[in-house]
Amino acid sequence: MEKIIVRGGKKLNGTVKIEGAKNAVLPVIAASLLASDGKSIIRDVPALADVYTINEVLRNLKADVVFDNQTVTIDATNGLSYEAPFEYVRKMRASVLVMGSLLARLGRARVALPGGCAIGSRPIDQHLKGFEAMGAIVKVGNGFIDARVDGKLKGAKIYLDIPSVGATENIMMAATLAEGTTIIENCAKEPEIVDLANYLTKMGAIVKGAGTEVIRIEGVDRLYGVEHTIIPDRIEAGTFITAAAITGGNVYVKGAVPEHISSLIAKLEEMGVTFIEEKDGLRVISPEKLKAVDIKTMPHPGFPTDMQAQMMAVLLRAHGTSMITETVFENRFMHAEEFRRMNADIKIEGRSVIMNGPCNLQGAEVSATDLRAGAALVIAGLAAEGITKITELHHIDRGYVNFHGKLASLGADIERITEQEIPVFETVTG
Ligand SMILES: CC(=O)N[C@H]1[C@@H](OP(=O)(O)OP(=O)(O)OC[C@H]2O[C@@H](n3ccc(=O)[nH]c3=O)[C@H](O)[C@@H]2O)O[C@H](CO)[C@@H](O)[C@@H]1O
Ligand SMILES: C=C(OP(=O)(O)O)C(=O)O
Repeated sequence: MEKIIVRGGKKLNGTVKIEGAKNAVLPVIAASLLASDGKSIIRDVPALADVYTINEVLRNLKADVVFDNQTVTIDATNGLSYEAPFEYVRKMRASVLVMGSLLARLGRARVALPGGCAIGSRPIDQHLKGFEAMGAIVKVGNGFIDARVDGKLKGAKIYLDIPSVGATENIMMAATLAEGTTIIENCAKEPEIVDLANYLTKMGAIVKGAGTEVIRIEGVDRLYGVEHTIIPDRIEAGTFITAAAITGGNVYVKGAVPEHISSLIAKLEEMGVTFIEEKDGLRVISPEKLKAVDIKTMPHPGFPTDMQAQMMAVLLRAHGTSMITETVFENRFMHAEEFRRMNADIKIEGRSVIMNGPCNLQGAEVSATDLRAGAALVIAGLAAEGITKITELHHIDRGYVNFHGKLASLGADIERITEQEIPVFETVTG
């Protein structure tokens, strides 16, 4: 079994370079299915498990996909098929993002129904509501969502009940080739939405308002393959910022875009961390003593849920009582139980977690329950006494390239090993 082994107590120092954003590249690759003319060339693509999965989804749909040297080249001009099977959707929920493009391009999409996951039930009703408003007939059965439209999708006015990132992206993609105008109200405003809009615009789409609460899309007849460079990963940047903060370190996070992480910067400044904007990134200088703060996760520009677990690790070391309230996902506190195994004074009350710090974190064997939980346990390990062993690394590999290696280059005492599993025998008595 693979494990990350951390020996806590080292201050991080040096420079870390941020990769292209996982949550931007997945919809951009899905949007490449819209190009009926020419190749799409996507640069600064991180070598993540999720990227390999979405590439496999596209290959399964009969697109030609080459991933080499941080560049994905896609030719989706001919012979596309419309079905994404369960084996991909099970590995990665974001596979449902191919639905909008397939519906717009082929008039049909059949995608396995994603199940729940460790952080919540994560329905996709808002995606489907959008497709239906645009004239698609959507049927759910036998574990699949089957959406069809006779002729072209029609532009519509769609109000999202929740500013869902995935629904906004899926509807944006569907609307690019629809007849007429689509208006998405109460849409998501994340930087990844803006990156997708920029990509679609380069492809020939007419998209206005990305980054605000209302996006307006005028349908066009066809879209073209273009070149695009993915924005830096604000969650990877935030993760290294929290790693620097918990160790009292001084780290230059190359590629961090301060406007993409302003809520995180604001909360860490309240805790006593100093930030200096430099040429291509952000320097983080952490004090010896951190102050407790309260945090509530919200859709962008609020505090990102994808940074909640990592911030929880840091708050365990802050002086005083802190509270984190999770409003985006209903069940994203699995890491809290693992932190308890590391001697954290932590209490879960409904959608909030209360921590009394500073906790004397102790190394323990813990398990990554989801992607950010895994990163947070590694971060807690950096500040714990003794050895922390983290298992279930496939979660971490979904979203971080060489996580342990980058931390080691900053001075952390960390390695990734394959440990022989000790067989457990049943004791036969009587
Ligand atoms: C690949 C990707 O970009 N993933 C990100 C994306 O996920 P994802 O796009 O899945 O997240 P959403 O913004 O859609 O989900 C936000 C909330 O809305 C709910 N919901 C969503 C859609 C829907 O049709 N009905 C519904 O009820 C979800 O269950 C969740 O409680 O945004 C999340 C919220 O910032 C991030 O944590 C994920 O890292
Ligand atoms: C929850 C996340 O991703 P996904 O939506 O792909 O599960 C994440 O990136 O933290």
